[in-house]
Amino acid sequence: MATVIDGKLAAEKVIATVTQASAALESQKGVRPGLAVVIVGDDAASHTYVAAKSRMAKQCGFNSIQHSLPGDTTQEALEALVSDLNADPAIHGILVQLPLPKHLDSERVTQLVTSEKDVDGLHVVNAGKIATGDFETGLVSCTPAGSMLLVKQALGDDLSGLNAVVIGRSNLFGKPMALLLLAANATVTMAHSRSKDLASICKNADILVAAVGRSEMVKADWVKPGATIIDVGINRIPAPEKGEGKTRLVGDVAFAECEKVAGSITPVPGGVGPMTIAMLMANTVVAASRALGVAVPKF
Ligand SMILES: NC(=O)C1=CN([C@@H]2O[C@H](COP(=O)(O)OP(=O)(O)OC[C@H]3O[C@@H](n4cnc5c(N)ncnc54)[C@H](OP(=O)(O)O)[C@@H]3O)[C@@H](O)[C@H]2O)C=CC1
Ligand SMILES: Nc1nc(=O)c2c([nH]1)NC[C@@H]1CN(c3ccc(C(=O)N[C@@H](CCC(=O)O)C(=O)O)cc3)C=[N+]21
Repeated sequence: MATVIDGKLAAEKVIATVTQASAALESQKGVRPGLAVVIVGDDAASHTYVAAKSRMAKQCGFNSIQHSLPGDTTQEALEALVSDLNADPAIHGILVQLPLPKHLDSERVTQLVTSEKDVDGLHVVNAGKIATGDFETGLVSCTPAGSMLLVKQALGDDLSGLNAVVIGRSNLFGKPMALLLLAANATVTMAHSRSKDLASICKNADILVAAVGRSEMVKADWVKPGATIIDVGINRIPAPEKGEGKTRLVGDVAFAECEKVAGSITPVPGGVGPMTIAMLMANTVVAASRALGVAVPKF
């Protein structure tokens, strides 16, 4: 039976460091880290995540500001808000919740966020820094950064000799995750919707990371015995057993069967999700520390 990796506990440790660093900033500089979260439209799941982020930011002692814009917001209005936040010295981190409504150009908005405040790590400058091996001066996308902490907790800092497979190649997760694994000396394969025979690609993985968005796609017979599995997927599916119209969260990995084969595995919920929020706080306190010229905490 696999060890279940406790993402909530790992996230609490990150949050403890963030809270300390935030308090130190306030006592040394009289400034609280400022995080602005922008959400457009009324997608229920997005509002749940954003509320959780704002709650955690307050718990860390941040100045937490949420901008909720209506679903028919124009590109110009959204860009004007981001430009204001870029220029606001009280704001150290800006996150524009994705996906945006279809009529908006999310790439333009993402690239408008100044790279120093890009706590999502999506600006080309930050994406380029991790691609070229600079892990010191930029900001790393929260979910890969958090997933990497969980991998290192299970396997140590050096992944030499280990095969890693990442399913999914998004800019938000798959690509940066593959680069972080590569930097830790793993031999990395990136799989995606055009990959052939995913099962046999995965069977070779000492570290298997799934970020697809398909409920319980990874089956036990895809898993190498003893592998470390990181399940990034967040899928809400009907749960009639909980009552009419109820839902539950599942990952991209069939947990119950894979748990019997893997060496360690993250659950959903309680795995990568809490780490994402914790690393958003970490990135914000890092950005604030840089902006104010104080020592930057390590995570
Ligand atoms: N826990 C957390 O904190 C977070 C969770 N997530 C979750 O992770 C999942 C992925 O998110 P994200 O990366 O943003 O999603 P995207 O939709 O941007 O990317 C999905 C990736 O999966 C690939 N894919 C789709 N279908 C298949 C298939 N049948 N076989 C193999 N690969 C496939 C796609 O391939 P192709 O490129 O060829 O289309 C694509 O690269 C979602 O469930 C999301 O909710 C995301 C961010 C944070
Ligand atoms: N610009 C941007 N950055 C993101 O990082 C981003 C985004 N947009 N859009 C959506 C995805 C998804 N995401 C999650 C964050 C936390 C949980 C999380 O805390 N999950 C809990 C459960 C939450 C619940 O019960 O619904 C858990 O897994 O334990 C999940 C998913 C961030 N994303």
